[in-house]
Amino acid sequence: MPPSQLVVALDVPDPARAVSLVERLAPIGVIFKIGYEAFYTYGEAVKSALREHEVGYALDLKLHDIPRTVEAAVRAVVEPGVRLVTIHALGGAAMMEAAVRSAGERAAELRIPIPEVYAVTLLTSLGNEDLGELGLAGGPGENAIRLAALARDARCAGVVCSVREAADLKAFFGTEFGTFCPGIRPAGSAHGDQKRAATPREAREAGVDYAVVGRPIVGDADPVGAARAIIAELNA
Ligand SMILES: O=C(O)c1cc(=O)[nH]c(=O)n1[C@@H]1O[C@H](COP(=O)(O)O)[C@@H](O)[C@H]1O
Repeated sequence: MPPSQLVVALDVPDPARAVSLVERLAPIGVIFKIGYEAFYTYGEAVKSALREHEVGYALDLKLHDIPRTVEAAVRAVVEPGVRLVTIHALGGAAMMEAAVRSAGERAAELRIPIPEVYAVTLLTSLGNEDLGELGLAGGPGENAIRLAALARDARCAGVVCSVREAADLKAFFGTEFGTFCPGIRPAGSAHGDQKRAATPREAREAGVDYAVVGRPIVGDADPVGAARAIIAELNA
C-alpha cells in the first residue's frame, strides 16, 4: 500500500503567507489544496506560485448546484495544475456525472491530465449527534458508504471522508476508489471544529490516499518541521 500523499490546505488570509508556504513546503513533496479562503481572496497569486513550483493542487470548491451549473463551473475552473476538484455528493447522481464529464471534456480541450473529481460525503466537522438533525438516519459510516456508492456510480475518482470511514470504504469499493481525508491531527494538537478527527498514523493504517492537513501545519511557527513530522508518521 503506497503511503498517503500529504495535502496542505492553504487556509491563510494573506497571499504572501500562502506563497511562502508553497515555496517552503513544495520541495518536501507535499501537494496543496486551494479552498474558499485562498480562491476567493487571492486565487490568481497562489495559482501562479503553484505553477512556478510545478506542483499540483486540489481545488476544493465543494461544488453543489443543479447539474448544468456545476458542469459550467467545472469547465471554468479546470486548468493546468488542477489535479483534483471537489463537489458535494449530496448534489446527487446527475450532478456528479455532469462534473466528471465536464472535467474530462475540458481537460481534453486543454490537452492536460484529467483532474480527479472527489465527492464530499459527510463533512468531518459533523459528529454522530449532528446527523439526526440533518434528517440522516444511521451513523457517519453508513451515510458515507451510501453517498460513496452514488459517487462511484457517477465515476468520481473517490470521496472526501474522515479517516474513520476510509478503511471500510476501501474494503467495500476496492483500493482503487480514492479517499481524501481531512480532519487529521497529530496526537496532542487541537481538534478545533473537527469532530471526526484522526492521527496521521490512523490515516496510514486506514490506507487513505490523500491526508489533508491545514492548521496543524499552516498555523505552526515551523510549518516545514510540522509537515515533515506528519510525513514521517504517514510513511512509518
Ligand atoms: O473538502 C475538504 O477539503 C474538507 C472536507 C471535510 O469534510 N472537512 C474538511 O475539513 N475539509 C477541508 O480540509 C481542511 C482541514 O483543515 P484543518 O482542519 O485546518 O486541518 C479545510 O480546508 C477544510 O475546508
